[in-house]
Amino acid sequence: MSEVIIATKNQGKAKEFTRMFQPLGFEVKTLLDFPEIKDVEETGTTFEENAILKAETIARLLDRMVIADDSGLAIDALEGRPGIYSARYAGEEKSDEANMNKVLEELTDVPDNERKARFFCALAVASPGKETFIVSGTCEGLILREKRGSYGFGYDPIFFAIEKGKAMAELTPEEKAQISHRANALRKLESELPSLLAGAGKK
Ligand SMILES: O=P(O)(O)OP(=O)(O)OP(=O)(O)OC[C@H]1O[C@@H](n2cnc3c(O)ncnc32)[C@H](O)[C@@H]1O
Ligand SMILES: [Mg+2]
Repeated sequence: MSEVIIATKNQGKAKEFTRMFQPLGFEVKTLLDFPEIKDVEETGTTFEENAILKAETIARLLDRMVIADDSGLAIDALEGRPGIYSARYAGEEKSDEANMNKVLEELTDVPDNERKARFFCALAVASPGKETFIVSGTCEGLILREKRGSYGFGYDPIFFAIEKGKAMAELTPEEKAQISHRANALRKLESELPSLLAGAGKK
């Protein structure tokens, strides 16, 4: 089976990519398999810039094709926050619980019809000596008033996925993969994968 490297240290993303790439015939490795590699500093001002930064840095380091995901939650009533700061919204320790609590608190007085939000995912594919390829996907929702469900990761328990009529964390991995920002981005990449992967294997 061909191997694809995803430049992430996020366990939740790693699991989703593993499931999504399996049917395409790829085995996924992530930076969790390379503990010696340090976090890439996310200094970009957009999801796309940060995805490119992560993919290109790790592709150069490993000298092979790498895919990176930069993603997050944009809430209308908070003018798009937490946005690119989603992972660290409540502090550097990157706590999902603390991040969700901060959002719920900030939205306490926001009425039901003003709680629109969307997940965004930028995927960058970088290979040494080749032009980086970038796609993105979104998923529309509403911010709930309390946490629901136990699947997924990050903000999933407070995100009501409109397409499914359930909290994202109430969806099984298969159901989330039908509608998520990450799956929507990956679908745009699928047709390009064979050519991007040509000659991208381990040297
Ligand atoms: O940079 P890497 O190593 O990939 O891991 P990270 O967790 O720091 O990843 P990001 O910088 O892309 O930040 C993404 C954050 O956005 C949130 N997020 C992204 N996708 C999500 C999803 O599918 N469900 C819930 N929350 C999500 C969650 O808080 C993530 O930590
Ligand atoms: Mg990050």
